[in-house]
Amino acid sequence: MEESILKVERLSHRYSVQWAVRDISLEISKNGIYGLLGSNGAGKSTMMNIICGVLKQTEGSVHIKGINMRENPVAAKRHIGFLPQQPPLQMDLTVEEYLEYCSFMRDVPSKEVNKAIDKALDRCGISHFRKRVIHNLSGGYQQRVGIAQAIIHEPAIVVLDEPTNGLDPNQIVEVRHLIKDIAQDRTVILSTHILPEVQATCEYIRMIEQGTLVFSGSVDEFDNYIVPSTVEVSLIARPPVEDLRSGIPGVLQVEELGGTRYRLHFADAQEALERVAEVSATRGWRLNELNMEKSSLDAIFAELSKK
Ligand SMILES: Nc1ncnc2c1ncn2[C@@H]1O[C@H](COP(=O)(O)OP(=O)(O)OP(=O)(O)O)[C@@H](O)[C@H]1O
Repeated sequence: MEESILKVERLSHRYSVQWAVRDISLEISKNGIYGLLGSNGAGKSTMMNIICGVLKQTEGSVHIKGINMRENPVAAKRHIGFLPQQPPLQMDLTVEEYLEYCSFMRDVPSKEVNKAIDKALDRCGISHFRKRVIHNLSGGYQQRVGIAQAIIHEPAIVVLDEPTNGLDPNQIVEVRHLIKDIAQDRTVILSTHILPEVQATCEYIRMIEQGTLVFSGSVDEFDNYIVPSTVEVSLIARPPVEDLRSGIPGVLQVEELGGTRYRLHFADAQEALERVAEVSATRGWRLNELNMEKSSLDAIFAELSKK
């Protein structure tokens, strides 16, 4: 039987009167990148803080490699690295000084500190910046330092809260590469409210909304829920709405969006773009613009709630 890396049982958390997390159970027993997906306020940070032992839950339990986080936090935390939403960087230290401090905080044996720092710097591609004061690094490199501190003690699990937040597109791509690299020999849990972030980086998804777990499965399984079902089209010729509904195979409903723009609802949007383009051409509707609309997290949540 595979050893459980993370086991969360019946976890609930309440801030004064409001429940932020309600009765969540989940288990991870295979390495990989797990996306914790949910809208703003869904309860992701609360979950991550509890898993990392930064916040004490109201009810339920968290086990890291079989160790109860509440009963034995020091031992459990040896197996976990955490990069919170606000990276805990000491801006006036050099990268090396900061990682030395983190090694101390993480109980890395003193004779292994230099090796641990070299390894984390190398892994995160920042060896050449070891003498640089953190304040003088770009956002993307500061995030790399944040990831280096999360892996300095070689934990089995690394938890990253919104790791690409505030980075420019190039930095986002680089940080995603780095996350995939560090996940080769450990479990990474990454929280985000951005669906494409999960699709680009993760293999598995756990989705929470309003404090409860609404989906648990692979990214491929999740994609079955987000097959887009609407197409936005702009036609120069202004055909009657009824012609759009009856003329294009599979259209259930047509919404008029103003001017010559329409939203077409399909039961199954597979090949919808091709169908709209083909019919527009044969009927002389003069296609101006055509877009497949992606489901929002809210729409996916509504869909999942029906299951
Ligand atoms: N310290 C706190 N005191 C009171 N309520 C809080 C506190 N922290 C979070 N909450 C509330 O708990 C709920 C869950 O918040 P949480 O930060 O865990 O969500 P999230 O999914 O991480 O959202 P975001 O993506 O915006 O960070 C929200 O309604 C939030 O307002």
